[in-house]
Order: sequence, then C-alpha cells, then structure tokens
Amino acid sequence: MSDSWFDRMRSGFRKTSERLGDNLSGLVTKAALDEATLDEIEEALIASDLGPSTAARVRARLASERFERGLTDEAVRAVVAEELEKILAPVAEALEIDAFPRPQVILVVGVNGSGKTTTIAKLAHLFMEQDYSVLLAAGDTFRAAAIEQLQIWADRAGVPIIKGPEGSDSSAIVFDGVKKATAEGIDVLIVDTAGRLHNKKDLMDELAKIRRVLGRLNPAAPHDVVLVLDATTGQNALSQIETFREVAGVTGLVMTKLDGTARGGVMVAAAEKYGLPIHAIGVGEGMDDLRPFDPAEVARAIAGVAA
Ligand SMILES: Nc1nc2c(ncn2[C@@H]2O[C@H](COP(=O)(O)OP(=O)(O)OP(=O)(O)O)[C@@H](O)[C@H]2O)c(=O)[nH]1
Repeated sequence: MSDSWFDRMRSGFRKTSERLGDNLSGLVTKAALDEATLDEIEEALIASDLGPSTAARVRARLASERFERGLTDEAVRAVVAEELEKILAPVAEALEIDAFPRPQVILVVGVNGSGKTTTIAKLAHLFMEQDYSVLLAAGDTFRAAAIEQLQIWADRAGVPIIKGPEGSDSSAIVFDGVKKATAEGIDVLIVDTAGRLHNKKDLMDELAKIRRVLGRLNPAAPHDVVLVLDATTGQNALSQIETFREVAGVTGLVMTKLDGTARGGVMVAAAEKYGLPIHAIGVGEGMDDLRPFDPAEVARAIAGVAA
C-alpha cells in the first residue's frame, strides 16, 4: 500500500471522522461516563451512520471500560476504533481469482450512478496488476451511454471489451464474453449489468436470464455477484443491499465515493447488518483509487485515531 494511497484513504475518511468528532465533542468532558453521557455517545454514533447495533456495542464496551488513564476524547476514540475493527475485520475480503476452469465470472450490479462503470475498470486494473488477464462484457445494453462509458474506461485500463448495440440482448453479450474468455484462456470476465430496468421484476428477469446463459456454459458461473454501493447515499445504501440481495444474490460489496463524504460510517453499518464481504473501497476517481481495505486502518480513520 503506497503512502499516497494511504493518504487518500485517510483524507477520504476525514469528513466521516470529523462528523463523529463533532458529535462526540463536548460529551466527554466529565470525570466519569454516566448513563446520560453514554446515551449521548450512542446517539452520536448512530448520527454518524454507524448503525444502531454498532452504537450499542460501543456503548456497552465504553460502559465496561475503566479508563485508567482518564476519560479523554482520545481514549473514547481508541475504544471506538477497536470496536469498529472487530466489525470490519471479518468482512475485509479481497476478490480472489481461483476459479477452475477459467474464466472467473464476476457479475457487477448496482444502481446507475453508484460508480459501477468506473469500479469495473478499476477492478480490471487491480487484477491486471496481479498479472491476471481480464475481459469486460458490456451487459448494460439498456442505455447507449453505459456502453460508451464502459468502452472509454476499458481503453483507459487497456482491457478488451465485448459489446453490442444499445437494446441488444445482454445475455447474448455475456454468452460471447464467456466463449471468448474460455477460448483465449482469459482469467477474469467482468460483466456490467443494467442498474435499473422498468421495475424490480424486469431487473430480476434480466439477471436471471444472464445467470441461465452463464450456467449453461459453466455451471459455477457467476462465481461472484458484486454490488457497487455509493457511500454518499448513507442509509439508502443499506436498502440497496436488501433489494439486490433479493434480485441478484449478491456475494460481496464494493463501497465507492468514500472520499469527501461524511457518511463513510455506513460501511460499518453494512458490515454489522449483513456480514457480506467488502471486497474493496473506492476513494477517488482515478484508476488507482480502488483497493482492498485494511480493517484496522479504516477503523482508525473513521474513529479519527492517529495512524
Ligand atoms: N469521488 C469519487 N467519485 C467516484 C468514485 N467512484 C466513482 N466515482 C464517480 O462517480 C460518477 C459515476 O460513476 P460511474 O462509474 O459512471 O457510475 P455508474 O454506476 O456506472 O453510473 P451510470 O454510468 O450512470 O450507470 C463518475 O463521475 C465517477 O468518476 C469514488 O470512489 N470517488
């Protein structure tokens, strides 16, 4: 992990930790943590998008802590960081390329604007850095702009792409993608999918069709169904998890736009509530701005504890 990536990650979470700091400040001025102060801290954590269970957990831990070196803002933040790390550590799981036979098929789902297209390119870049060969399939045939955007990012990442005209059958694109990847021994096929069709049933039917076609060529495919979530949407990200788990059978998450949002705490709420692996986090628009995450670092960054 380079220093610059680390700096971006830190500054990315600054607003989230400042919000938590603002919410906490003024509370921890008393000599002891009485019930009223604990209540206020719990509310501050909820207001920071960390989720009610996480807040209750931190509260319980603070209540049981003896704070031998005195009750300070730093001491409380250190406890918060420790608890957040415990929640994040089990879900920090980079995407492993281990499918046999190849290719490993990764279906990428998410609402329009969540950062899906850029995340696909960034994932491709990440895999290529690990010496895997990658092919993209422009399965979001619903909008011409989606196909064009993916092409632009594919060019930027230097990765080949299979695409068709707007309105063409997305499962046919996916079929061609798997055939090409299999014939050429490509390691990873990343499939873009439509973020929104007319309604939930259309979306479900579309994804089910893609799955059927994939399954015919390789019963193990798709190996991963990755939901891309925009952290700036806060609690709304949680309802997107609900929906896409139901329609797409999500196996893991990527959280984007953690830079510059005060709502990064939602990542912890998602981890606590759903326990789905979080494969990577996005902290910027550049190709290098998507990385697997270190739970201790992210926990410290959110809690605002010095590195
Ligand atoms: N700041 C920041 N911006 C991001 C990040 N990831 C994506 N974006 C930006 O978010 C916007 C939407 O990203 P796209 O990848 O086009 O999103 P999409 O979900 O494919 O959206 P559609 O193309 O509308 O379906 C773009 O301007 C991206 O540059 C991130 O981690 N941080």
